[in-house]
Amino acid sequence: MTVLEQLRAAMGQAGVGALWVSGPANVRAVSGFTSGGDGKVLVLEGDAILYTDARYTVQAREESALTQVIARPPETYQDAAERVRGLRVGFEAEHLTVARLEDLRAHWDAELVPTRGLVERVRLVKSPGEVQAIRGAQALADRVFAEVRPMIRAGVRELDVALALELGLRRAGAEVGFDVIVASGPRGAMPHGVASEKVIEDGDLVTIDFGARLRGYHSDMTRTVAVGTPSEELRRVYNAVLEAEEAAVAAVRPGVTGGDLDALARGILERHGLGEAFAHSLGHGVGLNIHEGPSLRKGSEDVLEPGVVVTVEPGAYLPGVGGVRIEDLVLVTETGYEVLSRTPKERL
Ligand SMILES: CSCC[C@H](N)C(=O)N1CCC[C@H]1C(=O)N[C@@H](C)C(=O)O
Repeated sequence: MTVLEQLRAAMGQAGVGALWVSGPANVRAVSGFTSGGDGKVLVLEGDAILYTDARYTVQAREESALTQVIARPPETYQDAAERVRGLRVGFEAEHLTVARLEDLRAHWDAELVPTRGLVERVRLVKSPGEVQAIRGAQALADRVFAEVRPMIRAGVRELDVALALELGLRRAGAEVGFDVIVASGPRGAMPHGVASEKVIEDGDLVTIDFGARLRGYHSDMTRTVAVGTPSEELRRVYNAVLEAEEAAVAAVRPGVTGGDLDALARGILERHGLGEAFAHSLGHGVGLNIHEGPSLRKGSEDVLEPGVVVTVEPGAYLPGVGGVRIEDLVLVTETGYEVLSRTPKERL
């Protein structure tokens, strides 16, 4: 089934005859139009209309096969008003501001119904082309990491490591997927410790979490590397996180839930006395957004299916001491899993 066919089935289940799609990644998934600048899609039973403004006329024509209306609000809403009169129209509660909802209410003689995750659910399972894009983004990131790895040593600023990674990604034709995390020594206790002016020191563990965006699709990988000889305590933490990560990756297969995988990794860290130190979820889906479904968090009932791409990224964070995170990007296959991130992990 095409994305639109799947979406119309979901709309039927949600009891709406039309859907106003406003989340940029969802607009792209439904229409093919890649600009996050100005794009909305009105999905109806027999048609789907892409609305954008005149800055994007040529781009929209090149990228999207949908019916196109070039307009800016309020003309956009006036055009759509004719099409939605008397219908129950879903809007994306997670992607529409209150102000824009008021605009729709002011222009439309229709019942507006909040929906959640309709397009996101269609996006969970990646097509072969999407998997190819994610695979390509990760392969490129692996190559860039190999180039930059030798400069991760004492005396170098975190910022310079991040800059080298960003430059490598850009030179290779990708975009930087998200702010590069380089967290060394005690800064490693910050799961989202974006690179700072701190100079890497002998004995530091350095957590590097970065990703490429290629043709709109993301990669995501974390490695923690040792500079010099880290303390006995840090090596113990590293090996515990590695054990949890490898066990969780090995358990990936169709039918398992995100909650099962989180519990497996968390249980191992708890046995090492690091349950409290694991301050976030085990992982998340990756695609047009860096964070998307399914969720690999405590209690998640999201079921993994072939074609889903997820991260597995347990961590342990000890304030004042440091931290460790190890993350792989994993494709769920018919029989189990394939690890897309190929950068070797340190053995400490
Ligand atoms: C700002 S993008 C960060 C990418 C990174 N690989 C990542 O997803 N991280 C880093 C540590 C935790 C994890 C995260 O942000 N997880 C989210 C989904 C959570 O709420 O746990």
